[in-house]
Amino acid sequence: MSERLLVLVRHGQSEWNLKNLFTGWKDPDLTEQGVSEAKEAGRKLKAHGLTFDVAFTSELTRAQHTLKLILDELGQPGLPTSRNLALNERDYGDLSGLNKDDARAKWGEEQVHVWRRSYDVPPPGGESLKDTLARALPYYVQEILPGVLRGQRTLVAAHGNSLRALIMVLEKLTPEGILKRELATGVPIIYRLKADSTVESKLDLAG
Ligand SMILES: O=C(O)[C@@H](CO)OP(=O)(O)O
Repeated sequence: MSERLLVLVRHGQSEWNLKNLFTGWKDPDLTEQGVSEAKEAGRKLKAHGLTFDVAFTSELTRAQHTLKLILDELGQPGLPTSRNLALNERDYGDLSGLNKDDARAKWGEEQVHVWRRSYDVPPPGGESLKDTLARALPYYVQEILPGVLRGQRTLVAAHGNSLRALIMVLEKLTPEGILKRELATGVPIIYRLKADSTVESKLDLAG
């Protein structure tokens, strides 16, 4: 029986994560720490005996770089990989490039938290998590999931909010449930799915 393996990993720390800037569709690369986190993610996957048949990532450098470093650690540098903007970070609109603390000072802690973590409140000119889900989910259902269900061991390297959108579906979280869900940089989450595409088991490789 095939194992229906799906691993999700948020990219390692980016230059703009370090500077505390809203990033969205802007395209900074990883910091040195981010490079280390990505390599460590690869080592952890290797230590769990995992290799992959296929990988997916976004159109953004930080996710692609993370994937490359993981695949190098796994000894799978040539793995077939699809890149698609459906997996890009949520578009932060007018907040992109702003400092998160400056934004809190200007609009208040609560409003900024709502923009960052709520399900359906978009930041000015940007995408809500619901909007992000509306483009990430069809891609997952049409391009990623069928392979997983056929037994293709699948690695997805993407972003905090595009992955939160997929996790909301996988883990059947409510809009209240997703509000509290944070994703650490460079920490793989290993899902094994049932034949009906629901989650059989989940293992978070934190620590
Ligand atoms: O700035 C961003 O694009 C994201 C991820 O780094 O930030 P947040 O955690 O605030 O959604």
